[in-house]
Amino acid sequence: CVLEAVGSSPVGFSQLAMSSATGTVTIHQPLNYRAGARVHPADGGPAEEVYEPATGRVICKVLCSGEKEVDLAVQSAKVAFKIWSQMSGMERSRVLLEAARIIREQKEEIATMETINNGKSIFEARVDIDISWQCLEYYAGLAGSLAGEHIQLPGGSFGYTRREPLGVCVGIGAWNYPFQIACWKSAPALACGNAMVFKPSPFTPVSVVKLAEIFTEAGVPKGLFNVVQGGAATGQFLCHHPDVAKISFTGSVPTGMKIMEMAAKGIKPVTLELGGKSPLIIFSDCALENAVNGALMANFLTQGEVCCNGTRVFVERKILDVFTKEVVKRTQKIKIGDPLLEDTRMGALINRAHLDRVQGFIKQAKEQGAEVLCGGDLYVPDDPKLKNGYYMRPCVLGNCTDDMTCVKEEIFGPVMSILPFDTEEEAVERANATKFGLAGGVFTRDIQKAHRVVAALKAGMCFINNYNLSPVELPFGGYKASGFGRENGRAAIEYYSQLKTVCVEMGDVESVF
Ligand SMILES: NC(=O)C1=CN([C@@H]2O[C@H](COP(=O)(O)OP(=O)(O)OC[C@H]3O[C@@H](n4cnc5c(N)ncnc54)[C@H](O)[C@@H]3O)[C@@H](O)[C@H]2O)C=CC1
Ligand SMILES: C[N+](C)(C)CCCC(=O)O
Repeated sequence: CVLEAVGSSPVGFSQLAMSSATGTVTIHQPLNYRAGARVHPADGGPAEEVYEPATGRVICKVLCSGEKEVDLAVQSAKVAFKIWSQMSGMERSRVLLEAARIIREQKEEIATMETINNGKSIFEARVDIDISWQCLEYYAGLAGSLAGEHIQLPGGSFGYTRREPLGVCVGIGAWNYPFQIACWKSAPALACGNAMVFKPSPFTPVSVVKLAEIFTEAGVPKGLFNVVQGGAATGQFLCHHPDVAKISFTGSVPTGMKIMEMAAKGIKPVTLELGGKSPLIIFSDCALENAVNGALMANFLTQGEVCCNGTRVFVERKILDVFTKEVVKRTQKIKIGDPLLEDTRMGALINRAHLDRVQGFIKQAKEQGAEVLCGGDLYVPDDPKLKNGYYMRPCVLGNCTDDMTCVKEEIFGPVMSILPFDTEEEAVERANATKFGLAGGVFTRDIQKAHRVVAALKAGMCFINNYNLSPVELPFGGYKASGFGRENGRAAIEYYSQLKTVCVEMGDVESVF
């Protein structure tokens, strides 16, 4: 059995949604996945405890993969790559569509597992799983039409280009969207004909193994998608492996730098999806209710643990008071608590250390002169089983200035900073005064101003009159220290394939010698 509900009879993954409640699930099956099966790693370091953020309980121990297990996973991917890369795009498309169908069918179980391991509300986890199968569907649709060009040359000669896969790609993920990140990387990779070895964050090792099982069930060759578990050491073995052709990374800026250094040694292409401190600019001519909703969407999804969050909310001074009052009122109404309950909208942060870190930012903000307009304190639910969970009340900070740490650094928690501005020019300049460049947003009814402002924002993902939507058809990725390369949309194909040019002579060779 995959999972065992403590105190009742063992249940399989597919029964999870029906039988599980917060505080009941323990996982016993191996979490490494190689050559089409769950395996215990061939070698490895110590077992790491994995928590349920809602309760602080240990749900399982994950065995970290060592160098040997990483190598076995890469070798297994190489074998599968030989088969998969020879299949036509349409054949690959059918398998990916089947995987998307299975995810849709098992949505409730996967979302439940994601909630238990990550702490986000079940309401949001369901949306994540929807975006995940949509991503597979989207790239299944593209797989059949991946093609090169035919170019005429003098004398009937010609050239053509072939879009070829790279080989074994590595995906390394963060803990905030475990299943979705794995889909955003594997869907374009597999559509292009690559194989993948994926390493999730050691905090959220569980759901991605389910994705591996689904790919196998859908009919990918055994070994096409493997999972290795562990932290930095396992990640390094992957990045240094000579048979790895590409690394796609989602995580923090400091780790992103290390990934790039390691990739440089092997001349491996990288995609880096890193952190952010994105601006959201609210003009006085906006539709106020939409702007308030947008600011909440920009800050409080997944307990604020979202890389593209618009955490610097610039508000035109004329509407500062009315906007702030409304945002605070709405923030105070957010239902915090057991993430598996239907009406919960904010669950628990990922772990104790991260909760402490977010609390530290709020303390420092107060010391630097910011005013806590609401929240920011720990939240202790009434339900006794949740007492050791990692909850806090979402926080709105007023009286902020651009030089404060809470305005400059990525907090990765439910903390919104409100900053007044007077002119468009000033707002754009201050919005861009950051090392990051992942996302940005603007709320206004003036369409020329909206397009002018987003054109001036130095950020890869911009929103007009909404925030934090993620249609898989749209490319996503950063400028500046937020990384490079793109996930989603047609653009991602560029990052998982390479172009071969073939020059064909139809006449005789005229030698110059
Ligand atoms: N731009 C984006 O799409 C996203 C960015 N992030 C960023 O990620 C951060 C939070 O995620 P964390 O998991 O704490 O980031 P992290 O950088 O600590 O870890 C990310 C992943 O890298 C692995 N890793 C750590 N050190 C490594 C090394 N030396 N070599 C290879 N792999 C290594 C980790 O085990 C994990 O799987 C935030 O800063 C956030 O902004 C998070 C989600 C999305
Ligand atoms: C899904 N969305 C847009 C809320 C966040 C995606 C980026 C991330 O992984 O943090």
